[in-house]
Amino acid sequence: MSAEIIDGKAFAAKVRGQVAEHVARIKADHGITPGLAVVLVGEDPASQVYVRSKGKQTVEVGMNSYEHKLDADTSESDLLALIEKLNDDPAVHGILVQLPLPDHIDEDLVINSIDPAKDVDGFHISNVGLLGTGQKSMVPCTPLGCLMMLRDHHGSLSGMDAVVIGRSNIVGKPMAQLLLGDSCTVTIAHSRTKDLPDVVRRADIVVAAVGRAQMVPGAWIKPGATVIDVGINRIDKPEGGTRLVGDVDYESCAAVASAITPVPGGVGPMTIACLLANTLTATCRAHGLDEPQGLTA
Ligand SMILES: NC(=O)C1=CN([C@@H]2O[C@H](COP(=O)(O)OP(=O)(O)OC[C@H]3O[C@@H](n4cnc5c(N)ncnc54)[C@H](OP(=O)(O)O)[C@@H]3O)[C@@H](O)[C@H]2O)C=CC1
Ligand SMILES: Nc1nc(=O)c2c([nH]1)NC[C@@H]1CN(c3ccc(C(=O)N[C@@H](CCC(=O)O)C(=O)O)cc3)C=[N+]21
Repeated sequence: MSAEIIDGKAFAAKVRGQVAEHVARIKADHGITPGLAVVLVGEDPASQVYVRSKGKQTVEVGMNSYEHKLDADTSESDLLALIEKLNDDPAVHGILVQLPLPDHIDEDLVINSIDPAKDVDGFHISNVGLLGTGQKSMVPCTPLGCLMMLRDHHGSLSGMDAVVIGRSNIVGKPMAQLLLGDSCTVTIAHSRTKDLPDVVRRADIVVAAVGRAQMVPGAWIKPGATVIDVGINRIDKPEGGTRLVGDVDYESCAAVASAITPVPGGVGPMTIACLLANTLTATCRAHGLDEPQGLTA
């Protein structure tokens, strides 16, 4: 079998089109322009690329983008003061603080200082709690993008066996919550999991969010399963230079899976599209307007 490739790049373009349409409508009808503030502390090159591409796409869908670049040695209190200012700014509907933060800054403290209504990453404890109890919340962008692709591919996910590899607060845990919400039987695997190959082999849906290049071989995949590869890993090419690969070994997994997301061009573009969708959702909620359909969990 050769797997169908789930085209995250094309799917993301479609989502951005829907967002742009809705943004144009609320601008015309209500004179409201959604605004997204992105805060970057330090000069990590990968983060800079990512923040730049978010800013560009934000403007392309008709929203205002506010970028705040702070020095790596910015104090925690200065960062908290900026967030307070953004919380109070009515032109800002979404706030994203790029992670990871430098070691001298308490990440939890910073995330939990964001107004939960503007927390478009869905990382604030109150959004985490709302998601965990099945209430309306802001849903983390990467897991939301994965869920959209899975729903689009399968229709209903009810009763399917899903394995999420990785238990981070930003990907693994919220991904598991969303799959549970769609009535999958969910297993969360991590670095202490006994016999990972055996656990993965039971899954109809495998979501790999580990951060280890090409860790999951096709031999672990149940024939016909759907593989969602969240990993973004840069590896050296034999001929020199580098390339991006995921957490699964694409060639061997694609040979046994029925569907698979590529890296690049899979989960990554969907993450940014969902960030824009969340910013639109936050704007609509802030102004009591109808929320976009199909762009939330
Ligand atoms: N495409 C996108 O939009 C995004 C991609 N990413 C990418 O996704 C990947 C994961 O990110 P993130 O969740 O932040 O990473 P973290 O490092 O926070 O978490 C990694 C998880 O993988 C688990 N793990 C590590 N080694 C193994 C192993 N050998 N077997 C099983 N589980 C293991 C860890 O287990 P334990 O808890 O026991 O340590 C941990 O739970 C990275 O490649 C990252 O770049 C992240 C965010 C967005
Ligand atoms: N507060 C916060 N929220 C995040 O959502 C967040 C974060 N911090 N820190 C870093 C991770 C990582 N992340 C990615 C998003 C898109 C791509 C993406 O679009 N990737 C392209 C390739 C890009 C390239 O070529 O480098 C692709 O997969 O096709 C990658 C990685 C979001 N993260």
